Amino acid sequence: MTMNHSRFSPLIKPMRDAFHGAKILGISKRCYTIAGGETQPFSLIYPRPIINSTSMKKIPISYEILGSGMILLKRYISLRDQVDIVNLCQTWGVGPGGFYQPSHQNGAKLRLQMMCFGRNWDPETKYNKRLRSDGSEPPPLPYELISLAKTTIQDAQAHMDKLPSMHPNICIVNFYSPVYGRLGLHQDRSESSDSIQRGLPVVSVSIGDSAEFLYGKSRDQMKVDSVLLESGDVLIFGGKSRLIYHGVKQVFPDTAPLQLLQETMLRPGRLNLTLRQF
Ligand SMILES: O=C(O)CCC(=O)C(=O)O
Ligand SMILES: [Fe+2]
Repeated sequence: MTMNHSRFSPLIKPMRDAFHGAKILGISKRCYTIAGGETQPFSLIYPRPIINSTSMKKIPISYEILGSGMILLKRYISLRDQVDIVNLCQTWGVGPGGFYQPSHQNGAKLRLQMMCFGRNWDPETKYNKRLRSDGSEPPPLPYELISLAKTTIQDAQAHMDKLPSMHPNICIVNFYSPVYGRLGLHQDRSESSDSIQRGLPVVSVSIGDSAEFLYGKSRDQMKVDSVLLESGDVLIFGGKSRLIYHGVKQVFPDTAPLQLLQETMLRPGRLNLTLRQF
């Protein structure tokens, strides 16, 4: 198999590239890059950070507490920020270290496309291999996403106790096609034992088509709860819920906001980013 076969075709339809001069010149990646921390590279223009405009305007956040340390912030990410996040993932996702379809240890393919920021994770080697099997390295975690996760946690902490703060340094990005895409029940437990023991939250951002998300204290399908995750929603699970079993049962076609599709040319499906502290 050549590398082209395993490469994810762009999230955004190719004709959009005609309008992305910076990307074609190969400079847009440098504008987004942060080297291992929070120092930004020199830029002639001020980068517009991804910050949640809802919280800036102090419009009350609509939220649902799903358990101890588990909260769903509804429609939290503005459409403009959703567009920026899609473009960010598109920029990095089509290059080396970008989207691919990983396999389980038994060879079965996961029903999603994945890429990682900050540190490589795959179902076989977890976080243990610096390079992917195709030799690529994960791109650095963009500072816009670090800042987004931190602001989100602060907003969530205003509504619930027992949610620790965290400094994200890794992110797994999944893309699910409608109908076919799914993710079986699992725990996110490959991060460092320190991160897990302290219950440092996972911040999960959903963009595009809506999904039925399952969560529960055991892997038993009969005992899990279900919640709808829509475009712009942020789900946080930390504290006592850090090791909750969770998965994506189904992605509903044609449920993404029309304006998001018009502004990004996002292909049908659902983009999910889970920010974590290793
Ligand atoms: O897509 C989602 O909502 C969940 C993703 C997830 O659980 C993971 O990447 O570990
Ligand atoms: Fe997960």
